[in-house]
Amino acid sequence: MALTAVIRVPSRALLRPWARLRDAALGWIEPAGGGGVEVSAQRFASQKVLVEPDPAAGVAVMKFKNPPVNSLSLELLTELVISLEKLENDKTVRGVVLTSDCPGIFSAGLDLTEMCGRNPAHYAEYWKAVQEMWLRLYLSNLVLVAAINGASPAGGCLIALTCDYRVMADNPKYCIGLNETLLGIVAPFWFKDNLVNTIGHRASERALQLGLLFPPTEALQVGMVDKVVPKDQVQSTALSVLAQWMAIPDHARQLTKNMMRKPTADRLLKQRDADIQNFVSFISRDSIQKSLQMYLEKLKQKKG
Ligand SMILES: CC/C=C\C/C=C\CCC/C=C/CC(=O)SCCNC(=O)CCNC(=O)[C@H](O)C(C)(C)COP(=O)(O)OP(=O)(O)OC[C@H]1O[C@@H](n2cnc3c(N)ncnc32)[C@H](O)[C@@H]1OP(=O)(O)O
Repeated sequence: MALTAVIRVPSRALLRPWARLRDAALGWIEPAGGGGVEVSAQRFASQKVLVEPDPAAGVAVMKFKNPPVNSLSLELLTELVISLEKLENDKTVRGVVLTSDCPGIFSAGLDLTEMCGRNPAHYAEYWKAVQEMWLRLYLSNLVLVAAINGASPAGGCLIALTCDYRVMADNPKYCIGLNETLLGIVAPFWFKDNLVNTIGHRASERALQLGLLFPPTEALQVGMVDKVVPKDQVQSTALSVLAQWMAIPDHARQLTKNMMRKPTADRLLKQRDADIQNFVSFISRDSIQKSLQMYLEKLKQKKG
C-alpha cells in the first residue's frame, strides 16, 4: 500500500495519558526530544484497521483487517474508534468508505469469544466498547458509506446501518442482517432502533424476530442496502456516492444528520450504564452461555 499523506501529531508530552496509549496502539513513535512529529500515513495503518487517506479528494478508505472473519474484537473496536476520531479531527477528510480487507467477509459481527467464558468485568468493558463504536459511527460528522464486500451478519450489519449509504456486492452468498435470535440472544434496543430507522417498523419486526439474513437483492428490496453492484465495483461505487454526498455543504448536511439521528443516540446515551448492566447480566446467564458455546461449536464443526 503506497501512502504519501502526512499527518501532524502533537507532542506526546502535551497529550492526555490515554492518548499515549492510543499512540502505542497505532504504532506512532515520537523521536527523542519530541516537540510534535510528522508521521506518514503509512504509520496510520494500524494492525486491524487500515486507513488509506486521499487528501486531494477529501476522503479516506477504512478497511477492517482482522482475519479470518473480521470479528469485532475489543482490539478492533478500539482501533476503529481511534481511527475514526483521527479522521474526524483531520480537516482534509470529509468522507469515509468503510470496507473489509478480508475476502468475502465484511464483518462476522461481535466477537463471540469476547462474550463467552469471560468474567463480568470483561463483558462490561467489551460492551462499553461496542456502545462507543456505535455512538461514534452513528453520530459521525463525516459522510460514511459502507462498501459491503462480503457477509455482514449481526454486528457487521450494525456497522453498515450506521453509515449514510450502503453499497453491497451482488454475490448471493453474501448475506446481511441482524440474526441475533438465531444465536438465542436478543438484539439490543439501539440495534433495533438503528434498523427501524433504516427499513421501517414492520420490516424490522419480521427481520429481527426471524433473525433474517438477506442476500443482496432482498436486502435492496427491503431497504437494508441502497445499491447492489458487481463485487469489483463496490469500492469505486462507494467513492462515487461519497463524492455526491460531499457536494452538499458540510454544515447543512451535518446539522440535518444530527437532527435525524440525535434522538436515537440519546436513548442509549441516557442509559449507557444500565445497558451495560443489562448486557452483563444477560450474557452471564448459564442458558445464554450454553447457546453461544453451541453456536461457536457449530461454526467450527461446519468445516469438518
Ligand atoms: C434482555 C436483553 C438485554 C441485552 C441484550 C444483550 C446482549 C445480546 C446482544 C449481543 C449482540 C450480538 C451481536 C453479534 O454480532 S453476535 C455475532 C453474530 N455473528 C454471527 O452469527 C456470524 C457467525 N459467523 C458466520 O456466520 C460465518 O463465520 C461467516 C458467514 C461470517 C463466515 O463464514 P466462513 O465459512 O467464511 O468462516 P467460518 O469457517 O464460519 O469461520 C472461520 C472462523 O471464524 C470463527 N468465527 C466466525 N464468526 C465469528 C464470530 N462472530 N466471533 C468469533 N469467531 C467467529 C469461526 O468459529 C471459525 O473459527 P475456527 O474454526 O477457524 O477456529
